[in-house]
Amino acid sequence: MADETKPVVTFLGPIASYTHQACLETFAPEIHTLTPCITIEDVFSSVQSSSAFRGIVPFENSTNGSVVFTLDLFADLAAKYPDILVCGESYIAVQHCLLGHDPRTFDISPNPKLSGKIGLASVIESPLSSGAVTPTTKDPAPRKPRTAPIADISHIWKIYSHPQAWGQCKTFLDTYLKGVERQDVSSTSRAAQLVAEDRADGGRADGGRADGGRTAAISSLIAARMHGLDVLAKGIEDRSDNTTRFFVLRRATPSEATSMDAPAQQETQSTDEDEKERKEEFKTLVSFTVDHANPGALAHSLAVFERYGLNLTSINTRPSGVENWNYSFFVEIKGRKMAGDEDGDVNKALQELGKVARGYRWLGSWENRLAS
Ligand SMILES: O=C(O)C(=O)C[C@]1(C(=O)O)C=C[C@@H](O)C=C1
Repeated sequence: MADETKPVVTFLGPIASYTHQACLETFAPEIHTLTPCITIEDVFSSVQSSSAFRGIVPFENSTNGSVVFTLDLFADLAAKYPDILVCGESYIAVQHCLLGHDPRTFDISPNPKLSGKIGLASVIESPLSSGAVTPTTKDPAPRKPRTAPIADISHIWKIYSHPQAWGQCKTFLDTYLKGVERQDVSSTSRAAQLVAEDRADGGRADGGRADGGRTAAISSLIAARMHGLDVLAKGIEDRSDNTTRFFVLRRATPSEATSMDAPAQQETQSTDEDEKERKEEFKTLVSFTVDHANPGALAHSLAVFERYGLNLTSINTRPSGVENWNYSFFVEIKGRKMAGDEDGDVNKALQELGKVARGYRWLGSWENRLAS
């Protein structure tokens, strides 16, 4: 039973997802009720409805870029999440594994697409000697995977994972599992859960069903332990520094919801020196749209941030949803929005942005976890 006295924090689950790890890094489980959600949208919805005090969602990965589902929820075309603000961030080093059933433990027949090409003997060899990364005219300098499978994977017919993971493990997948069907699921831990349900022995005492045990998941080591899965390969991401950034969401206070100029955190008047320091220590997310018929509209909007010495740390675009080939822009800057209409460079820049952009929305200010 959940302890109703503890604030609820929702995250993209099921448990053992990377988002769960980010949640544990940020919120002590002793004093919070950590609640898994099935989708990123469920996390937004729980914070918007105040059924959760905070929510955690993935925002971007260092190898594969933005999590478009999250950006689209911030773009909020259906006006379902008008009060969602970012109030924190968390960085998690992501080491992906290929999880499944080791065919030595169950007798699983090979996938004809893979068998003969990469049975146990050859997978443990260098991919160079197996011909998997042989240069061709089309690809004269193919990338080598950072790791090789540690078990036979030739019985795999289908791989489950979150769409973000495919792009993070491209070289391994292209080398060892080319042509194997991939199925997107809501998170990496959901992928592990599905593979755990696909028992090679089908749960039967007589040896099981013919097609069981042929699926695999790209997921974490923690998920392997939780679901009793075999680790068929470890560290399959393309880059050793693979990192995902997560956002902590909160609901705007009533005054913030009615006024674009309300504070992210209470602040008093400050000196120029204080302001500079805050710029390094905080970040702010803003979305805006521009008049696409107006040449230089985007340049004019971005120039506002330059005028106030606000360094851009990321920029993203998504379709505006209003008209084809029109975009919403998401800009992250160093600095924070402060109390009062006039106070601080972020406030001033936002007021000017309001004059040059077609529309804008402040999406929160939070502590920069990369500040030294
Ligand atoms: O949290 C998880 O396990 C997820 O599946 C989400 C997610 C993401 O969307 O970026 C999180 C971390 C990894 O980058 C891959 C997937």
